[in-house]
Amino acid sequence: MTAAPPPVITTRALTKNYGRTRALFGLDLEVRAGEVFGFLGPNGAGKSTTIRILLDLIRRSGGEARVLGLDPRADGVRVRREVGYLPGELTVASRRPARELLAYLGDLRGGVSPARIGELADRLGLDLSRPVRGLSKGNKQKVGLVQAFMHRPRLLVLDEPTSGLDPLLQQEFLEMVRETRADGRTVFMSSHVLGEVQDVADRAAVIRRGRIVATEDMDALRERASRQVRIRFAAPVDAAGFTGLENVRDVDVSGDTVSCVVDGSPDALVKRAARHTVLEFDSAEPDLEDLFFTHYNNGTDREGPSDAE
Ligand SMILES: Nc1ncnc2c1ncn2[C@@H]1O[C@H](COP(=O)(O)OP(=O)(O)OP(=O)(O)O)[C@@H](O)[C@H]1O
Repeated sequence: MTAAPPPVITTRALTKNYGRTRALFGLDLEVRAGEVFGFLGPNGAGKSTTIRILLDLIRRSGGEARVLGLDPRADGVRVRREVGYLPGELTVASRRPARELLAYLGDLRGGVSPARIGELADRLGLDLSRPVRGLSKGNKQKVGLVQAFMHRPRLLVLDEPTSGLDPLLQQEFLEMVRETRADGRTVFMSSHVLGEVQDVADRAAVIRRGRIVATEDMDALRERASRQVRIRFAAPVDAAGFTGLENVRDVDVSGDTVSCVVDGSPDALVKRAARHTVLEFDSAEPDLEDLFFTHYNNGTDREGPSDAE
C-alpha cells in the first residue's frame, strides 16, 4: 500500500486578530491532495481572512499554516506563484483589454498560450477585447476565474467563485472544477451556501464566527439525507407490502399511491415497488443544507459575525 500523499493545506490552531477584534479562533483545517473542498460560512465568518492568510496577503496572529508543504509566512511568493487564486473581490483598474492583462499574468506564471486563455474566456462568455476597468462585477469575476485556472495550478483557492455568475455559468464553472479534480489537482473554494458546492465537493467544512463547526464528507451526508418519495401504481396496493422495509418510514398507502420517507438508500423500496406496475415515481431532492446545519447546530444561529471573546 502506498502512503497517502501529504495534505495540500493544513492549519493548526490558526488565529487572527484585527486590532482588538478576533476573527479566527484556533482554526484546524486539512485539505487532501486531489479533493474538492467546500469552505462554507455566512458573511463575516472568517473565510476570506483564512484564505488571505494561506496566500500570505495578511499575516496570522498565531498557530500554523502549510500550503503545498510551504509556510506562507516564509514562502509567500512561491505559494502565490504555485496556487491559482481567485480573490473575493478583484481590484484591477487596468485600461488594457482583458486579453492583454491575462497574457501578462500568464507570463508571470511561466507562460500561458493565447489559445488556453481564449478557450476559458469562451466557456465563460468573457469578451477579451474590452478594457478590464469598465467591466461589470460578473465580467470581472470571469477575468478572475480565467487567471486562476489558466496555468493549470496544482491547487486552486477560490474565494466565493460563483458570486456574480448566472446559473448557466455557475454550471460551466462547476464543470471546470470537475475537470481540475479529474486531473488530480485540488480545489479549495469558499461559499456562503452549501447548495453552490454540494454537487461538486468531496468534503466541506463550515466556519462560523471564526471557528470550524462542522466538517463533512459529502457522500456520507447524502447517505444520511432523507427524501420524500411518492409512487403511483397501475392498481391499488396492499399497505402491508410496504411496511418494515429497510430505510423506509412514515408509510401512507392510499389506493394506488404510496407515500413515505426514505433515509439513505431507497434500494429496498425500489425492489418492492418493482413487483407492481409503476406509473409514477417522485422523489424530492434531500435538503442537504438543512441536514448539514441541523446536525451540528440544531438549525439555530446561522449567521452573524463575532465580537472578540
Ligand atoms: N481588515 C479588517 N479590519 C478589521 N476587521 C476585519 C478586517 N477584515 C475582516 N474583518 C472582520 O473579521 C471577520 C471575518 O471577516 P472575513 O472577511 O474573513 O469573513 P468572510 O467569511 O470572508 O465574509 P465575507 O463573505 O463577508 O467576506 C469579520 O467580523 C470582519 O468584520
